[in-house]
Amino acid sequence: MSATIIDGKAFAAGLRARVAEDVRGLAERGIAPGLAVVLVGEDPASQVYVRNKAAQTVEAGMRSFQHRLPATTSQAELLALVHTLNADDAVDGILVQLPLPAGIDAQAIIEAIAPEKDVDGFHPANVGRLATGMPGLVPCTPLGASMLIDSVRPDVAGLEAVVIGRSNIVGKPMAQLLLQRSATVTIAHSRTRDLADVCRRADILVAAVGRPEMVRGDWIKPGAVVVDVGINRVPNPQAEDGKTRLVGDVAFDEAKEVAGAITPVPGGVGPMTIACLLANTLQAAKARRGL
Ligand SMILES: Nc1nc2c(c(=O)[nH]1)N[C@@H](CN(C=O)c1ccc(C(=O)N[C@@H](CCC(=O)O)C(=O)O)cc1)CN2
Ligand SMILES: [Mg+2]
Repeated sequence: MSATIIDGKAFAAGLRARVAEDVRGLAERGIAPGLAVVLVGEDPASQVYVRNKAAQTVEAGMRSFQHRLPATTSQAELLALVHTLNADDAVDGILVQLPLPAGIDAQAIIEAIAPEKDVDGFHPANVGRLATGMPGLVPCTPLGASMLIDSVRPDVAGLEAVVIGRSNIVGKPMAQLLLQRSATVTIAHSRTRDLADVCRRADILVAAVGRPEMVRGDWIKPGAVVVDVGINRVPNPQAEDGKTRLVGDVAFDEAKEVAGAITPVPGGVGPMTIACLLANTLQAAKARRGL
């Protein structure tokens, strides 16, 4: 039987609408949440993401502040901008688009962002809050992925969850979110032995490795929920103009024949990232005002 395809695009649209409704309520009280997005350099994918972030921020009724800096920007200049945004009362959320150009220490930049404005949830204070079960700002991609899991499997207590990938942005926070919901969590990575066997145990399988279609159909337990966080551009032999196509970390056509539910790429977890960014900005705006 073919899996339920989890429509992240539709779920994200619903979440953005709920955020916009809440923002309208704040507007009646004279409050306009503001999100500052900083892009350093000209990475083409990052340019698209930043443009979409700004457009969706405005659509949700919030203020958008964009800062585009040349690739030659020094770490000191970027830190100075972050400090200015930390002190700016109109700014509730600060996001520095990753990856940053070589020569800038991303961790130093993340640590400079005021934790209460860290809508990416990457600051060690927010990482610690998540790890200890305290309220805080949660990284957008795993937060969105967990909402999609909730939509098809609301109770994961006692289930086996395998997260492939141990990045600070996705893998580790994803594992924390699943653990918070009492799943039995394994974090697998490039050094994991017998990865396919480990994956076959998973009732919930999250792939966040950045390797096109690495997870095959026969790695999946029948009926499992499969969440594909990968966004890989690969050559498209069908296109004559040399255009690429987008694939995930999961071989979708094989996996959908085995899984119970699966997120597609595109249109799965990806759209949830920006929707959750808006939700985090709203949360930060309310928290800063004690609401
Ligand atoms: N500071 C941050 N940098 C980066 C993050 C992040 O959360 N914070 N995540 C990614 C990029 N990203 C947002 O920044 C992002 C990735 C993908 C999507 C998305 O909507 N994907 C679509 C396909 C888009 C396409 O065609 O390329 C989908 O999967 O359907 C949105 C945001 C790295 N950097
Ligand atoms: Mg997707």
